[in-house]
Amino acid sequence: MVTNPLDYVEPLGKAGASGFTFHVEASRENWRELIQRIKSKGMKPGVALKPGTPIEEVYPLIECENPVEMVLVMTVEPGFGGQKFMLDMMDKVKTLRKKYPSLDIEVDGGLGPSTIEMAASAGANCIVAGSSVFGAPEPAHVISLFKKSVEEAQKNN
Ligand SMILES: O=C(CO)[C@@H](O)[C@H](O)COP(=O)(O)O
Repeated sequence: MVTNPLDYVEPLGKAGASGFTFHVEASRENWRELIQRIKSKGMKPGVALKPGTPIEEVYPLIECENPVEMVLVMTVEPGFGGQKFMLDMMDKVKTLRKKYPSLDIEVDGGLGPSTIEMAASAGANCIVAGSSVFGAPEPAHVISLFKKSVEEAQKNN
């Protein structure tokens, strides 16, 4: 998380990033400008929210004329890897999936073989994972499991 995301749009665009996700907590005053700038640099805009931030805060960014294309529900406090998955964040994911059936919904923090089903069945379709992949004897196996869980959950919804 950065406190001044606008400062990073230009350099990340130049570096070739395909997406740019900013925290709603850091952009309450300027999210419209941020989305517009991110898109103007050819990147996909996303908004992230911390565990303590109510989901309603991101609705205006999804329902405006020039909306974000992805919402990242943090399932740990931002800061570092290896934290415990916060199951109670799945209510946010379920609420978003019900309200926006085709929205990309990402989860980040504590995702691994023992938590992926909970996230996928709640409606998450983009998975960020650190320790469970990089600490696995076969990282590709864990990534395949994530993909399979998301695909299965999508079939059942
Ligand atoms: O950057 C963050 C948290 O700030 C996350 O991306 C975590 O780093 C994910 O790591 P794991 O929980 O998967 O280890």
